[in-house]
Amino acid sequence: MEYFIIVNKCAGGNKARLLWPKIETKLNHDKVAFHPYFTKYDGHAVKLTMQILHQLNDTPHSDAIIIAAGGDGTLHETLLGCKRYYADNINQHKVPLAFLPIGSGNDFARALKIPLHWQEALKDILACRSASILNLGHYTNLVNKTDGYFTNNYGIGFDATVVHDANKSPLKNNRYFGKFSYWLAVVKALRTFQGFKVQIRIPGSTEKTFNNAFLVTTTNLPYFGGGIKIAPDASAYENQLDLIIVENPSIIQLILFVSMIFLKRHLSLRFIHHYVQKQLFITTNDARYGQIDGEELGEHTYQIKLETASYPFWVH
Ligand SMILES: Nc1ncnc2c1ncn2[C@@H]1O[C@H](COP(=O)(O)OP(=O)(O)OP(=O)(O)O)[C@@H](O)[C@H]1O
Repeated sequence: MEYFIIVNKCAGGNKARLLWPKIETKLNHDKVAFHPYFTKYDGHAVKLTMQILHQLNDTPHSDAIIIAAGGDGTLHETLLGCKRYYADNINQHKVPLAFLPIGSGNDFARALKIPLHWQEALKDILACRSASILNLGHYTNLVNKTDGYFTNNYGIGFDATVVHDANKSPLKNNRYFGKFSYWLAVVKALRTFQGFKVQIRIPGSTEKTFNNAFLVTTTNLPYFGGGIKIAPDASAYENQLDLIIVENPSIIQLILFVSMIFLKRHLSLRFIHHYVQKQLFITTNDARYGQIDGEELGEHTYQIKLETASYPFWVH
């Protein structure tokens, strides 16, 4: 096999910068054919992936694998590069995508049972012999007609506000205190976040309105927010997406919600709504932050269509 590795050295609060030389040494030691490409800015992995796929088209390699080495954001961008390239090259063989988790949250790795230690994860990639088609999420902005994909989740509300506030924190890229920025953002959002109105439309059923939503997360995986099992039965092997809506909880309900998450019983709570669908539509009237795979989308209203998609992944 020949591995084309997209490396985000900033992932994991710059932890990846220290890990990459070890990964490179191991690959050289094992005489693995590999080509590293380093991301230089936010969004660069999309471009690098498209460049790699163009190169592979000029000189076909039937045994090529693209590895995203970083966090969920790097995987997200690498997938986007693949999807954009194949949108213009529909009939070409799709190069499978592998993930080496060296970021912070690594919800994708957790869900797919990819080891969180790089040595074990690399061993699994090198031992893998066939691709598996995984389910993904596809979103369309119905206002400006732009679209994209998510491997993990698309969240509007509380989770996205936390991502936004944590990203602004000066501690964010600190290897030791990075997690602090996240928890500080959680505390701030708990104190200040205001519920919002959301309409959900599922083909074949009547539209539902929630006047005081707190969290509206559509997920392809059980986990979000770095290991929180929000949708315990969600699976990237099933052609469906889980939508979880949490109505603005009181302090007691919040404590109940958090405790029930640990017991995996939170979906039975009265103020939590759960849908499992192939396609759904979400409209919001109030501007709120959004996040896709942990990357922030800014603060605005939403009119989106979410549906399933797929891509070959180099995983067991
Ligand atoms: N050279 C770079 N300089 C600055 N930012 C970069 C660079 N390369 C990539 N990025 C950005 O780094 C961000 C974080 O990457 P990523 O999500 O992979 O790691 P993480 O946040 O540590 O992990 P996770 O998402 O799993 O918590 C992404 O938004 C990506 O676009």
